[in-house]
Amino acid sequence: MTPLLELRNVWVEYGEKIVLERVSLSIAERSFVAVVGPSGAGKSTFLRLILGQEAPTRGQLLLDGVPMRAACGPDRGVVFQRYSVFPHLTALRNVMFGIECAQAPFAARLFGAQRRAARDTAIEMLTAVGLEHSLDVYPAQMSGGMQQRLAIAQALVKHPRILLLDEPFGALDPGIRLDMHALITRLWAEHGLTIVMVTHDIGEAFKLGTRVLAFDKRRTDPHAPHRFGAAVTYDLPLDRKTATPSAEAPSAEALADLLQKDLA
Ligand SMILES: Nc1ncnc2c1ncn2[C@@H]1O[C@H](COP(=O)(O)OP(=O)(O)OP(=O)(O)O)[C@@H](O)[C@H]1O
Repeated sequence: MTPLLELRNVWVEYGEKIVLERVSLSIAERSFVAVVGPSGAGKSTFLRLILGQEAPTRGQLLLDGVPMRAACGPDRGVVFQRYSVFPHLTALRNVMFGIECAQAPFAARLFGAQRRAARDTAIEMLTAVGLEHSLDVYPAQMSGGMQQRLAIAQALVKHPRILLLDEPFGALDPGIRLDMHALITRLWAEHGLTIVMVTHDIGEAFKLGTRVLAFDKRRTDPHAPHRFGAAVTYDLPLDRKTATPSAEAPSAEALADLLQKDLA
């Protein structure tokens, strides 16, 4: 079966500086890939490649087996740790704006029946993320958790196949994070999404992911720190929906411990 996304020997270089080298991997539809690694290892660069915001300097990215265009299409949505939403628009207008941009790319505004339909769809999406009582609230009046719910609604309303999450819960309190974990797991299943999520929290990676990728440098040159780029150093499939822990296979907790020690 053709993977949804494939990277073939991908490199990202800025002049002399090599950020990613020899990254080759496939991502299956409906997987939840959690990406971990030390600061500066190229995790966000990896997301930008998938988003089409950045082109590899060498190698190729394929979407459905076809070379990917270097532009973000509606098949990909993204949520960052902060500032994913427009501060001058209410929750409802934030989500409607996404629909208007998709349906009326030049005017970014719909009228009549189309506008009413967009409003209904936006309300449905805001309800799915638990913001049905905050339609007219501006982001500045919302808690961090509410803002991230809004950012997720805004990304999902365009029905992307791939949802990219860059530290989406990093700034949230632990209790709110747990709520967001439940929310994203539900939306992932209900919408048949493929998720690629960067996180600094290894526990979160193992809890949510069906696969954990660790990026790190395999080689370093103390005299030329940018000479070598990061690559995938661990690629751990975690079939958490179906796997039954066996005596031989290490548990997710044991793997997380191992990775934590290795990345520290
Ligand atoms: N436009 C650019 N020009 C030069 N270097 C860049 C550019 N963009 C990113 N980099 C470098 O690429 C490396 C990887 O950055 P990236 O943000 O992908 O890392 P990261 O793993 O996401 O880090 P963090 O965990 O701290 O967010 C860094 O050394 C960064 O300075």
